[in-house]
Amino acid sequence: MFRIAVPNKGSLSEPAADMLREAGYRQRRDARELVLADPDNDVEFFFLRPRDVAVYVGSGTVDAGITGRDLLLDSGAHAVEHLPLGFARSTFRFAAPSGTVTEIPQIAGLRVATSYNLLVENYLADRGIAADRVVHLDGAVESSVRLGVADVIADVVETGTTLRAAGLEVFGEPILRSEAVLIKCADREDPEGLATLTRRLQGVLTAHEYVLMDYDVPVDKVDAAVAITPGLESPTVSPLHDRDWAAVRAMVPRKQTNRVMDDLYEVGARAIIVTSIHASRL
Ligand SMILES: Nc1ncnc2c1ncn2[C@@H]1O[C@H](COP(=O)(O)OP(=O)(O)OP(=O)(O)O)[C@@H](O)[C@H]1O
Ligand SMILES: O=P(O)(O)OC[C@H]1O[C@H](OP(=O)(O)OP(=O)(O)O)[C@H](O)[C@@H]1O
Ligand SMILES: [Mg+2]
Repeated sequence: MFRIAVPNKGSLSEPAADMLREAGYRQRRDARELVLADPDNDVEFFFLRPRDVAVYVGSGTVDAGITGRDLLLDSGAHAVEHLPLGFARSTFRFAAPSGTVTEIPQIAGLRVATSYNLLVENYLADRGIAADRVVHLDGAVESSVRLGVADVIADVVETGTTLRAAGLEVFGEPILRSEAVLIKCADREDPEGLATLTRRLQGVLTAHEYVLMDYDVPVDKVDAAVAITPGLESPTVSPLHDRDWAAVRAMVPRKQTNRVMDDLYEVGARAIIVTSIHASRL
């Protein structure tokens, strides 16, 4: 059975379970379940602490896992990113009380609090910046400056609400842009079953990212319309009963839906209909 490690709590847990469910896998009903077999798909899920997922995958005891890019890099585990999954997007950034520290080199000699020590230590070492020390905290890192254990912090920032509430301000470029990722062992041949899991997850991503667009267009305008909706490979063009018109079907990036409909209308397309994609396999 193909073994997949899934975060059991935190920001990654629910969206990961939702995505796997949408990809046709069984998911647990009770948040205390640690293991779940899905014999129909020949896979087994292990619900593990988000930080531990990369450790298990790196050791080769499970075949693949879902974790955050930041957690993967901080783990130092022998695991690599296989497929970005598009949820739990965040940046990992330095921050300090407003106006105190404004550039990354100024961290030299200061105390940095973080839950991601390895990530921060590697980043500073790569730039030859010697902090006084990197203080490890498990969470609520934003409070560390006010409470006097650090001068700056390095933490996950999404909306910036938590930072602002603590009177902190980001400085310097982001250390990392993170999102949930599917990971595998670094130096093992791809295990049997990884290709299927990957295709299924890609199918879910595609279903979210694209819509299906159908429209009718005068035959002499087909080329102009198809240039607006080139589809993934090539759009389907079918004849209509009225020989002067054709029907076109193509996949369109969801975010561009309205602009594309405007452009199509402009070249003469009519009866433009958009439908969501329930599932896909490219
Ligand atoms: N507010 C957020 N927005 C987006 N991603 C986040 C957010 N907070 C944490 N993450 C991401 O979630 C992962 C961290 O997992 P973790 O289990 O620590 O989540 P958490 O929400 O911080 O849970 P916990 O309750 O254990 O603190 C990282 O990949 C991180 O980038
Ligand atoms: O920029 P924001 O939208 O405010 O989100 C970022 C915050 O979310 C996470 O905290 P979490 O709630 O997981 O608490 P933690 O510090 O205990 O991990 C993260 O560690 C940041 O503190
Ligand atoms: Mg957290």
